[in-house]
Order: sequence, then structure tokens, then C-alpha cells
Amino acid sequence: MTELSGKVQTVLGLLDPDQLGRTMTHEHLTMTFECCYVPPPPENGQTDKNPFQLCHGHWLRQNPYSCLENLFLCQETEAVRDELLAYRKAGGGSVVENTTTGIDRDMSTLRRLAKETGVNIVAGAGYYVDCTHSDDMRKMSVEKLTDVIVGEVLYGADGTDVRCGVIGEIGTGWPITDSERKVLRAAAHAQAQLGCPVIIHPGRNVAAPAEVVRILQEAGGDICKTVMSHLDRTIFNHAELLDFAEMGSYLEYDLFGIETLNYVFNMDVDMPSDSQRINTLAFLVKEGYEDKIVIAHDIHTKDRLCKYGGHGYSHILRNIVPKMLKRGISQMQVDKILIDNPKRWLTFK
Ligand SMILES: CC(=O)NCCS(=O)(=O)O
Repeated sequence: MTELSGKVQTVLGLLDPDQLGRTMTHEHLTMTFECCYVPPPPENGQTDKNPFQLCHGHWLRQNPYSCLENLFLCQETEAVRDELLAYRKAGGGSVVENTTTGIDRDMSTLRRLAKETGVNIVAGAGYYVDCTHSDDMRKMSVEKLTDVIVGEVLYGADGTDVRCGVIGEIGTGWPITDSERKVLRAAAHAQAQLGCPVIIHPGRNVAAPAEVVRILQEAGGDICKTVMSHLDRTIFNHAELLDFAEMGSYLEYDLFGIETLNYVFNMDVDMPSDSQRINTLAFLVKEGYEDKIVIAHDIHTKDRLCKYGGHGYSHILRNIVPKMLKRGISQMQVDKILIDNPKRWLTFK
């Protein structure tokens, strides 16, 4: 037992879990995604020059990673602040901010956003995918990495006294690299010490989520307190999805609002539409997993903000929930997905 037991840790301090309200479990409020820039496809004519005009809106939404300027969400703090205020008005209470080391976590900005908007913000500890790992960090042992992660939760991250309340998103690719394996083991060790929530970014392969769970389990991680993100672009077949669900993690559908034709990070993947995501949620509910589902938008590029004609942080509350109800998910089940499941996950043991 620590002083964290039974509490949620936000960037403004400890919170009674009942205060969380509706919670998006996977968002970014300030980050850079430069590491994932993809040069514009030569065949479609559009360049990435001056893309933030209405006439280029469709191109930008179809090629979000091919415009460098689009990858700097960190330049939009004022717009994000306004959108968080709108999120509160729409009935939102809390947001888990998944930016970890490697994609420019900014603890002071998170604290400011929480103070100015009244939205509870839970920040993430640990490291993003291999290509963002520094030389220094690659030399660290699992024990040293564990100490760093534990320190970010207990004392504060990036030289500030602002504390993280969740480990992740811990980034992994496919195949999982040696450095990513070390970070996964460190995350599991830190979780075993702290009794805290963990959230994983799996590689873009159907086998990736289960492989991550096996690594965490072997290192003493608590799978029941772990969220597997991005299942929308990772596991498609219903039988394979049920096999993975059996392993016991939370199942996160967190790309609501993304409806691209070509998923440039894995062209074999057909990115689902929001309607297809809702049908998958209805399927999981029917199969008895209503206590394991969490959802979000994972906003990580500028084009998804309302300022640029995007859906913003309130899309799920405004548009997705009404359609979930129409597709046979009850209000009680919606409340589990938006309130009870995030609360259980985020509460320290
Ligand atoms: C910030 C981040 O990692 N987002 C995930 C994008 S992905 O296309 O689902 O991998």
C-alpha cells in the first residue's frame, strides 16, 4: 500500500476515482510526430505546401503523415485548450494523455491545460517506439529503465514535479526490437512495484498484441491493469479478437474519427470506418466483454482538431455514443465503457 492506493494520479495531484467522469483513455494534447513522417505519395499530385486550406482538407485527411507541419500538435495549445473546454461542455470529465519520451511530452503544458480547462489530465510515463529511443537510453539496463519510470510516477517527469498517473503509451513495433523488449520488461517491473495502470501501443501485426502481453506477463506485469491500444488497425478477424480478449487486458478502440482509405503505415490494413468500429464494440459487448472495452480518438495530428475542420475531442460524446445506442449497446454499457472501465483501470492498487 502507498499513498497512491485507491486513487487516480492526475497532473494536478491525486484524485478520488469517482471524480473522473467520462474518460477518453487515449489522447494527445501536445506532442510531435515527426518520427513518423512519410513523404507525399508521388502519384496523387498534391504537395504538402500550404495544406491547411479548405480545398486541401480531403488530401490532408487522407495523407495526414505526409505533411510535416501537420505533425506538430505541440504548436496548437490554444486550440487544444478551447477544444478541452468544449469537451467539458459536451459532458467529458477526463483525458489520459499518452505522450511518452520520444514524442515530446510536455508536463508543464499539461498542467496548465488542466488548470485552465478543469478537465482531469492523466499523463503517461515511459518510452515510445524504438526509432525514438536515444543512444543513452539504449545503454540502460532494465533495472535503470524501471527506476526512471517509477521516478516519473512518484516524483515527476522531465525535470518537473508533475507526476505521471499511467505507464504508457509504451511503444512497440513489429517485430518487437530488443530495446522495446527492455522497456516492456521495465514497464512490467514498475507496474508490479506501483500497482499502476499500463497502456501499450502494439506493432501493426495481428500477432503483436498477444506477444506484448506474453512479455509483460513473464516480467510480472498485471494484464488486468493493462490497456491494449489501437485494436482498430491491428486485429480484424472476430475469432482472433476473441482469442486475444481471453488474455485479459482492456481492449481499446482509440482511432475514432480516422477514416483513411490508405493506411500508410501498413498498406495491407483496411482502416475501419467509425460505423465498423461501433459494430465491433457491439460484437464484443454481445460476447461478454463490456467490462473490458475503453475508447478514444488518439488525436495526434493537427488536421483532427476542430480548428482545421476535424472532429475534435468531443466526437465520441457528440456523435459516436448516439450511434452506439442505435446499434444495441445500452446506456448502462456505454457508461461502463466511458466511466466505469477507465475508472477501474486508472485506480492504483
Ligand atoms: C501517436 C500514435 O502512436 N498513434 C498511433 C497511430 S497508429 O496508426 O494507430 O499506429
